Amino acid sequence: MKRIMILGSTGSIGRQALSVIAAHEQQFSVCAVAAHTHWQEAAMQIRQYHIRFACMTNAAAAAALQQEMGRQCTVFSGTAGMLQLMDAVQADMVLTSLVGAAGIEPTLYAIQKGMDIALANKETLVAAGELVMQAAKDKGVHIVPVDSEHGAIFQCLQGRRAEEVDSLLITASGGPHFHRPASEFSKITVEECLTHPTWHMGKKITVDSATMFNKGLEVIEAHWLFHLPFDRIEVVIQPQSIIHSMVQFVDSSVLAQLGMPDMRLPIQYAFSYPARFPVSGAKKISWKELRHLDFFAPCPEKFPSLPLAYEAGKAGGTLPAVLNAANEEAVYAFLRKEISFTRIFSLVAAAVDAHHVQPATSLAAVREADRWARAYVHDKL
Ligand SMILES: NC(=O)C1=CN([C@@H]2O[C@H](COP(=O)(O)OP(=O)(O)OC[C@H]3O[C@@H](n4cnc5c(N)ncnc54)[C@H](OP(=O)(O)O)[C@@H]3O)[C@@H](O)[C@H]2O)C=CC1
Ligand SMILES: CC(=O)[C@@H](O)[C@H](O)COP(=O)(O)O
Ligand SMILES: [Mn+2]
Repeated sequence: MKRIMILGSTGSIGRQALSVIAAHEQQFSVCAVAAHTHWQEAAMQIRQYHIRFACMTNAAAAAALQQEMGRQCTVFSGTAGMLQLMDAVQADMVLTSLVGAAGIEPTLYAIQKGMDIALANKETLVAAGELVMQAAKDKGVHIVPVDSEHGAIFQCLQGRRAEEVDSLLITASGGPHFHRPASEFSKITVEECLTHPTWHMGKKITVDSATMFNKGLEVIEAHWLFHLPFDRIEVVIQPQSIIHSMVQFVDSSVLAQLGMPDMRLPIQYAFSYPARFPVSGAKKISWKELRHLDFFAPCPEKFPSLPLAYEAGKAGGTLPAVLNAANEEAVYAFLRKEISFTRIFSLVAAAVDAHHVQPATSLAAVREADRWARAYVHDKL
């Protein structure tokens, strides 16, 4: 029985993870949950899964949840509460499915505690990749990717040696605006961004897909997870989201992982690896209906997010943390309808240009870069 702690249990990934656990109760159990504000949903999860420890990072939500649960469940509060949760409960694996750089400290703490990580929270690896990978190495902790592209690459690499790998081909849907002319980009609305062509996800990542910053973040995530330089990581548009990513080997052959877009597959594989179990109700690819798969090259003029992410990734140090934090702030300003779609690109580019890069070898340096970038973007709003 693998005991799993879920950070971000009330979100898109967190809820799907709970459904995976419920479908395989002989193999998996949930030992603790953490969320931010949605305490009523957390209360339902606690009752359904008989959970005895939880955390709400919003203090009012934590107080409300504790009041609701009484002695049935101990509820920790605040960002520090997530660390207290990990002092109280030793899980076999922690699913990091909270959104944003708020994931950095709990991920590092889980690693310090020797708990394996199922990593959905890509922002943590973008901002603090060097720290996280070094800590995991020092502690002998496994980081198993949940992000669909990285889960695909992880599967393609099974049994292969590093020297056999030529490059990684990360697929992208292209998002909802892939076919739209650049001249219309400044008019793109929030509502038009929140309808993703192939996936149902939380709001922040859905906007990231629309700007293609998601793919930029994923390139940096892949660099850290698979130890490859940026000139050996390529992005390929695959609009059907059937090919989840590919690996090209030194003999020029390519392995790909395919499946219908359903996040329960990579979530479950991260839990069950190296075993595979059925995913209940998962749709198989219908080859008769599918008939063809399309591929396109990304357009850096329309989506400057990609060259910006490569620039930040190659420069390294604190620049990826700045790219990530500036993007988070710009996305939430766009969602509040305070800025236009194209301002997301220009705000992130300005922050990346203005930042004086420092080594990202301490948590304090990463947090300072994150703080600086958020303040920089706020000043420009
Ligand atoms: N959704 C998807 O299919 C995919 C998501 N990912 C990545 O997984 C992560 C989660 O995405 P997704 O599930 O879509 O996001 P959601 O917005 O659906 O869920 C976010 C979760 O994080 C919690 N949360 C929000 N802010 C904080 C905070 N400051 N501290 C602690 N917890 C917080 C939320 O709590 P509450 O709701 O209670 O406020 C919620 O449980 C992201 O990093 C995303 O990039 C990667 C691949 C695919
Ligand atoms: C499901 C998943 O892993 C997302 O990161 C997805 O890839 C987003 O779609 P885009 O390819 O449009 O960014
Ligand atoms: Mn992805």
